[in-house]
Amino acid sequence: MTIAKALTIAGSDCGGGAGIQADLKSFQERDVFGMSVITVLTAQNTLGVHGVYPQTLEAIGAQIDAIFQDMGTDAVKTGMLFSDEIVHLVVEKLQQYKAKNIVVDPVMIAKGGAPLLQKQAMDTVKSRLLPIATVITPNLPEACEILGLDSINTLEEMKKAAKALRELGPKYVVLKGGHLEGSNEAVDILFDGEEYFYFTAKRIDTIHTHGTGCTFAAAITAELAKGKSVHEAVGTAKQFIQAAIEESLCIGKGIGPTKHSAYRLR
Ligand SMILES: Nc1ncnc2c1ncn2[C@@H]1O[C@H](COP(=O)(O)OP(=O)(O)OP(=O)(O)O)[C@@H](O)[C@H]1O
Ligand SMILES: Cc1ncc(COP(=O)(O)O)c(N)n1
Repeated sequence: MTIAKALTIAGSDCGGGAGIQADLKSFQERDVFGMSVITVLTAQNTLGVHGVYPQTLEAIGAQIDAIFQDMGTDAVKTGMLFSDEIVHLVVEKLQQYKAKNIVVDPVMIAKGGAPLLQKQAMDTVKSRLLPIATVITPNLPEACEILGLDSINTLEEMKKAAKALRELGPKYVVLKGGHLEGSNEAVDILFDGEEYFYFTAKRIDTIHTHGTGCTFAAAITAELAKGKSVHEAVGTAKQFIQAAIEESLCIGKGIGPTKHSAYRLR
């Protein structure tokens, strides 16, 4: 029996809504064998990030080696990488093992405002990580940070930003519009260097969106692992995250997680 394999290289969210935990749940939901490399442990719940504990470079490198020297993977997602040294290491290892279908979610700030990427790492993300990506999935604040923009406020500005992001080297850009204000739709734009594709869904009025970015990028990764095209993968991931947010969970006292099983159970 064979199964597609996907690897996530990201931070652990002990609260289960984002990071490694969201990724593995999403891989499982999409019938892909999930594997993980933990870069950082976070002490985190729906109220915020209470502690960040980076793993040693030795531990991170050994986890990546263990996976690539034996099992290999059909697609890989990166999430919270936190420090400059970790970004460097991950890029080197992905190049060494000629990893394919690399989905980079350039995680920078948690919903509650906690920094998940140190300022010094930003240049390395731009110059080393984005160029090796098949797909990048920034949200609007992340796109602004990468491009040095004050804000992105309209679909036209999103298109321009997607084009500028693609010039940094990734094959495909998925610019997520979850943060676009004043719209009753959540519109994500896919740019492949030639055409823009819009993935639109009704904006759901909920605060329980912890881990939406991780879940969406993990669903894209799972579909790429199964051999789907980027367009198909983004389409499925959009439906997956929409269902997960529609049935999002009021667990904890703050910003609750989404329901990863919602799409499958429909
Ligand atoms: N309220 C909402 N209703 C419907 N879709 C949403 C909503 N918020 C976000 N989305 C969708 O969820 C996906 C993730 O987008 P978002 O912009 O929230 O990512 P993010 O900010 O990176 O998430 P995270 O906060 O987990 O890092 C996108 O497809 C986006 O359009
Ligand atoms: C380990 C980890 N990775 C990513 C996120 C971003 O998710 P969110 O912005 O929804 O908190 C997070 N909070 N924690």
